[in-house]
Order: sequence, then C-alpha cells, then structure tokens
Amino acid sequence: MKISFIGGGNMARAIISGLKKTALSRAEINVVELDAAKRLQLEDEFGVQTTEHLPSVVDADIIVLAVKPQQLRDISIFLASFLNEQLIISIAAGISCQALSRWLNGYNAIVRVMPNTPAQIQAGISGLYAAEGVSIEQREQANLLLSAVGSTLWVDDESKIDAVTAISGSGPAYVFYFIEALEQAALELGFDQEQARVLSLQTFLGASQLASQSASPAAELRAQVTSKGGTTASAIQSMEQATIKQSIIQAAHAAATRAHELGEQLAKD
Ligand SMILES: NC(=O)C1=CN([C@@H]2O[C@H](COP(=O)(O)OP(=O)(O)OC[C@H]3O[C@@H](n4cnc5c(N)ncnc54)[C@H](O)[C@@H]3O)[C@@H](O)[C@H]2O)C=CC1
Ligand SMILES: O=C(O)[C@@H]1CCC=N1
Repeated sequence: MKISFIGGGNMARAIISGLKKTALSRAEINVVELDAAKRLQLEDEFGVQTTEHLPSVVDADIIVLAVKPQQLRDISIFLASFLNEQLIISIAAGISCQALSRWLNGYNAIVRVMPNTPAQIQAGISGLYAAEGVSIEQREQANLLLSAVGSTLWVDDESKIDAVTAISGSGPAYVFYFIEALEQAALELGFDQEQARVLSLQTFLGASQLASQSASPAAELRAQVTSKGGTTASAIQSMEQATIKQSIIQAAHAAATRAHELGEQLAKD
C-alpha cells in the first residue's frame, strides 16, 4: 500500500509514528511538507520519503490531507486534476465532505476522519465517516489504516464528526490540562518535579485502566474513593463549587461549535 500525507505536522507525525510500529510499517509512506526542517526530521526519525511538491502524491492508494483546515481549499483545488481512484482521507477539523468534494471538482471518494495524538503510541481513537463515492474496499483501507494506530468508530451522520472532534480529537488536551494542574498541586505540596510527574501520571493511568476494566460507571468508582467526611469529599466539594464538571462540558460544546463554525466559514469559498 502506498500512503501519501499532505502536511507533515503534529497529527501526521503522530499517525506515521504509530504506523511505523505496526504491520503497516512496510507500507510505502511519503509526506509532502513545505517546511524543510520538518521534512528532514520525518526522514531521519521514520525513514519516510518526503518532498516539497504535491504531484508526487498522485500514484498513492491513499492520500491523507493533514494540513490546517484553512490550507485545505487551495491544496484540494490543485490536487483535483491528479485524482483518478485514490482514496482521500481528510483529518481537517470542521471541513465537510461536501465542501472538500466541491474543491476536488466533484471527486468524492472521501473518508473524513477525526483522529487524536495518542495514535503515536497506537492508543488513539478515530471517528470516521465515508462519503457516497467511497467503495467498500476503500472503507476497509481507511479502517485498516486508522485501526493500526488505535480504535475506530464509524458514524453514519457526518455532523457527529464535529462531536468526535470535541470529545476525543481535542480531548487529549483536556486530559493534559488536568495533569498539569495535578502536577502543580503536587509541587505546591512539597514534591519535586519528577515526584509530581510520577504521582499525577500514575494516578491518571491507574484510574483510567480501572475505569476501562470495571463494569461500574465512573461516578460509582468516584463514590468508592469518596469517604463521608473525608479528604476526597473536601476536594470534590471544592470542584463542585468551582463548577468544574459544568466547565468541562461547556468546553467540549465550545469545541464542537468551533468545528462547525470553521466548516461554515471555510466552505464559503
Ligand atoms: N493536532 C491534533 O491533535 C489534531 C489535528 N487534526 C487536524 O489535523 C490537521 C493538521 O493539524 P496539525 O498537524 O496539528 O497542524 P500542523 O500545523 O502541525 O501541520 C500542518 C502542516 O502542513 C504543512 N503545510 C501547510 N501547507 C502545505 C502545503 N501546501 N503543502 C505541504 N505541506 C503544507 C505545514 O508546514 C505544517 O507542517 C488539521 O486540519 C487539524 O484540524 C485532527 C485531529 C487532531
Ligand atoms: O485544535 C484543533 O483544531 C485540532 C482538531 C482536534 C485537535 N486539534
């Protein structure tokens, strides 16, 4: 299989890094990236071919569009004349298959994917949506590619991809934000940087593993930690007073709204 990435930034790196550790490591991967330093780094780190120019992607089976949403229109218009039967995978937040297909001059073998950065350790999760022009074989190819770097969740309603963006696409940043806060608290309580890191990270890892292996919902697992009149109750009460849960819910809604807005704004052109 030959896979070309257009854009070799954070998310493309994460997927390539994950792929290199899987059965798909023998796939021929090339990356079109404007930035020479990033090209060199991708070549050194992952042994992939890189180029500055778009036409080199033409003979690929899969073309992954991994540029910013704002850069997608111009690239797609340029790409349109080179397409015959390649599968287009777009990971751009907000951009609908309809807008993309218009820029691609009606080409619609498009799978819209929302991955996340834990793909680099095969612990990602991706939402996928197939446009009408995608064959069963291409759907399987998309599934193979993304399931090599984590879990996959196919949706039938394209608007759900904006919702996936708000939960798992942006989600790693919410988790890192919480880890940052817990580490800072550990520093303030007298631990050094390394101790603060270990305490916070292992708490996250252990609690996530417990939640994923337990039949109990998160709320019940939380109740099991929370002794009446004890320490956790004080902490949770403080979080409730600061409306932390509501803030997290609102934040995810803000991300979904932004994905939708980006799509609306950029599809005007
Ligand atoms: N970073 C993340 O966690 C996630 C990002 N995404 C989506 O992935 C896409 C890429 O995001 P990032 O990797 O974070 O951005 P990034 O800015 O790190 O990477 C984009 C890359 O595209 C390159 N580029 C721009 N124009 C180009 C052109 N004409 N030809 C070749 N290369 C070009 C840039 O030099 C840059 O390295 C975005 O559309 C974003 O919505 C989706 C899921 C998660
Ligand atoms: O922040 C962004 O727009 C991208 C999409 C999901 C994660 N990063």
